[in-house]
Amino acid sequence: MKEVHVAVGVILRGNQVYVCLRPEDKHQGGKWEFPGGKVDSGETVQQALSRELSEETGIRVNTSSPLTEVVHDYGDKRVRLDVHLVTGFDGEPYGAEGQQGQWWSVDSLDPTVFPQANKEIINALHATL
Ligand SMILES: Nc1nc2c([nH]c(=O)n2[C@@H]2O[C@H](COP(=O)(O)OP(=O)(O)OP(=O)(O)O)[C@@H](O)[C@H]2O)c(=O)[nH]1
Ligand SMILES: [Mg+2]
Repeated sequence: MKEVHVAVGVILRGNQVYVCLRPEDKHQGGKWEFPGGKVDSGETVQQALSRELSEETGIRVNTSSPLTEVVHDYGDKRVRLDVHLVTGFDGEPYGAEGQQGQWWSVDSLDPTVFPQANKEIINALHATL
C-alpha cells in the first residue's frame, strides 16, 4: 500500500497544545488531531507544515523543530506522519476550515480520542517536555 506523507504540527503554548476535530466525512473522522496534511509533490515538509497550518488554523509558523516520525498502517491507509513542534507563530489559531479547535493541556491528552498513530506522538511529547 502506498504511504501517504503527512506534515503534522503540534502547536505548543505554555503547557497547552492546539487540537482540531476531524470532520466526520474524512479518514479517521470524529477523532481529534494535530493540524496538518499531505506533503504535496515538490514541497518540503517545512513548506507543507507552514501551508497546512495556515490553511487549517490561520497561523504563520515562525519556529518549529522535529518531534518524531510515526509510520502507521490503518488497514485502509498507510501514513507517515512527520511531526513538528511549533513553538513560534503569528496569529491566534482557529478552525479556519470550519472545524472545532481547542487548547488542551499536555498532561491531560487522552490518546483514545485521537487516531491510533497519535499515541506515539503524545508519548514523544511527554518525553520531550
Ligand atoms: N493532520 C493530521 N493527520 C493525521 C493525524 N493522525 C493521523 O493518523 N493522521 C492521518 O494523516 C492523514 C492525512 O491527514 P489529512 O487528512 O489532514 O490531510 P489533508 O489535510 O491534506 O486533507 P485532505 O484529505 O483534504 O487532502 C489522514 O489519513 C489522517 O487520518 C494528526 O494528528 N493530524
Ligand atoms: Mg489536514
